[in-house]
Amino acid sequence: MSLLEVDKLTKNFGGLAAVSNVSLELNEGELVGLIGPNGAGKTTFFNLLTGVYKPTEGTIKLKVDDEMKELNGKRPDKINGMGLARTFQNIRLFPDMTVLENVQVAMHREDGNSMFSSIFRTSAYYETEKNMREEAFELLSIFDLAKHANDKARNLAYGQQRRLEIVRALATKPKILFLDEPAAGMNPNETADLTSLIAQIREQFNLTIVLIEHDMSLVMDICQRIYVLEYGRLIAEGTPKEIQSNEDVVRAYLGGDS
Ligand SMILES: Nc1ncnc2c1ncn2[C@@H]1O[C@H](COP(=O)(O)OP(=O)(O)OP(=O)(O)O)[C@@H](O)[C@H]1O
Repeated sequence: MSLLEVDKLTKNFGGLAAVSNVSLELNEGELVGLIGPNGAGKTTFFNLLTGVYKPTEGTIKLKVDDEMKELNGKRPDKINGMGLARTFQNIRLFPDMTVLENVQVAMHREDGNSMFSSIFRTSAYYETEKNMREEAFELLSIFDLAKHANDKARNLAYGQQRRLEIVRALATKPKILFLDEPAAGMNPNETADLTSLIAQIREQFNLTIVLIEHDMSLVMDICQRIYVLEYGRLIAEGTPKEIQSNEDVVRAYLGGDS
């Protein structure tokens, strides 16, 4: 049984089919690349999976307790609670909160405390708060951000802000992490560091990761499988080696504007 099954997914914006009849599967623990020229439908595909957009047609199913549950029509926060987390192409942090607070806000979505224990600050409340703080620091350390825990997010360097976005997504304890161009705007050193971090967190947290990325060396280096979109359609699927020599993919890239 796959972890996620997408069947004939379509999203139309007026007359434009941004995603058209796309079917694919994700298996547990995989690191999968999603590539394609500008405007191919990659971000729209992420938006469909994470509940930002409702599909025009098709189904999305996630394995929950050995059953495939449909995600269509569920709200983004519900989908997040079921185990799908994402980052965005444009950084979306709370700039005036500290780095630690940014992570804690993401965790609070699922802290499990009742309203009673939150209002009356019971010992259970303090225990949960303490555990969350420790977990937040653990995650920040992995991404070399613990020393900035009390800095305002807006004062972090660009590459650090991008890493903090990934920490925030991880703080929701996902099964599947969708990363939308995590290396965009990074220099080659930052990109290389990020590449090894992505591979590391996949192993450490037993995650399935889907990566949209224009940096081909990053995608080819770490992805086990790659899906290729062009004009909303899936035109190829395979290992990095297969994709590099796929005629349709070469044509899409040479003929496209990417
Ligand atoms: N909300 C929207 N309303 C109308 N059209 C949209 C909307 N979102 C995306 N599109 C269109 O859908 C198509 C796919 O866009 P999308 O952003 O998903 O592509 P992409 O592959 O992520 O591109 P890029 O690599 O440039 O980020 C584009 O033609 C885009 O203009």
